[in-house]
Amino acid sequence: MSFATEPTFQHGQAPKAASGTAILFCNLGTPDAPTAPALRRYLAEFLSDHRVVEIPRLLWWLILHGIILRIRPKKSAAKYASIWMKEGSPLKVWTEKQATMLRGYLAVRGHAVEVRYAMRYGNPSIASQLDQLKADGVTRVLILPAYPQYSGTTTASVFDAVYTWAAKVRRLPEFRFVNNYHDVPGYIDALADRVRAHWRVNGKAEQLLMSFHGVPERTLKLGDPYHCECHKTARLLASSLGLEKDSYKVTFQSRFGKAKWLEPYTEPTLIGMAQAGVKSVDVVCPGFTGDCLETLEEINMEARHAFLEAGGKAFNYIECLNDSPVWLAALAEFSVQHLAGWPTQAGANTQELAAMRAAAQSLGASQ
Ligand SMILES: C=CC1=C(C)c2cc3[nH]c(cc4nc(cc5[nH]c(cc1n2)c(C)c5CCC(=O)O)C(CCC(=O)O)=C4C)c(C)c3C=C
Ligand SMILES: [Fe+2]
Ligand SMILES: [Fe+2]
Repeated sequence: MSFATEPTFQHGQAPKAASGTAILFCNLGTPDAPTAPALRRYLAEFLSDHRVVEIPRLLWWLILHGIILRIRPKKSAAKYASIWMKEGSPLKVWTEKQATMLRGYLAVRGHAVEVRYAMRYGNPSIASQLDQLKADGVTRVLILPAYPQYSGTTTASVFDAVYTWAAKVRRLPEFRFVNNYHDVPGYIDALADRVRAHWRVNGKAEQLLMSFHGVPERTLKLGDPYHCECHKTARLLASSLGLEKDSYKVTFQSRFGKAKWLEPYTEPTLIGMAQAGVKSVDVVCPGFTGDCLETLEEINMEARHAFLEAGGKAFNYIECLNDSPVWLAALAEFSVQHLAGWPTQAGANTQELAAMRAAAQSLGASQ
């Protein structure tokens, strides 16, 4: 294997992040447009990942290209079209805003750290953002997945993309990787704040349902900690909200394929609750840090419809953390802990720090 000639960081040239330290905030990815061709490209990349679908390659290639990529893109495009924002896909809009706000909250704390976002599938890719950071003179990168709960299917796949990029690079930046933050107090507080804010305006429903993205059940048996981490998040959130065991439920959504996934499933649980006489439910999706197809369409449209059809009277969806100041402040605090020992000061470049502070303040960040 040979390494490409790389642009070198010239002496005397100031790196863009004055400290030379950066955070790459990595999310799953989303199609570029709510159209069948864009969905086909996105799903082909996503579903070809061995971390996501663990069945023998040749068999899966035939199923993926022979069946799934012929049917699913059109159906999924229609779903995306129903939630698309004027700025683009909600997942991308929120991820980009979170990266900008994180940079601002770090600046408010005196840390001149560049923050970029990347997508595991689609654009901007992890490789393209790492290329850009390197070209900008960054020499230390904290890889921060947008997933609070670790799963081989998501978190480890982000790390794979970093390793794949690194395998082709001669002069590597120093890397650190965040595995999870499912039980970090700031994350739990931010979730609790979201739920309480909802209760203040709308009152409290009979039940709180916490719906997490599912994964195949066999991943749990093979040692993936995702299921346990989701339950720990749920337990901590319930305790922070002062909820008794019988007033909340934990479920798993977004089943893909025919295999058994983590149970109980979200939609059948909601139907069962309505049939058992539960009239009102609050639904929160703690594993998604930003609203996306799986929350806005699958939960707030499909699951809502199923609950009301089955006899429920009030379905209240609680939005994801998105641009919650409590959340971004907590993420900044948590990131600072992971950056410990790395230079994060702008040094002589106080002008940049002042500009970052001003940007943060215009976004509503406080000291
Ligand atoms: C939050 C963590 C997520 C885990 C764990 C996860 C596992 C997982 N997902 C699929 C299949 C699909 N997921 C899709 C969308 C999607 N998934 C997550 C998050 C997790 N997935 C998010 C945030 C999104 C939304 C993306 C967006 O653009 O808004 C989709 C695509 C949509 C569709 O066509 O239905 C698929 C497919 C598997 C197989 C899996 C674990 C094995
Ligand atoms: Fe998914
Ligand atoms: Fe879905």
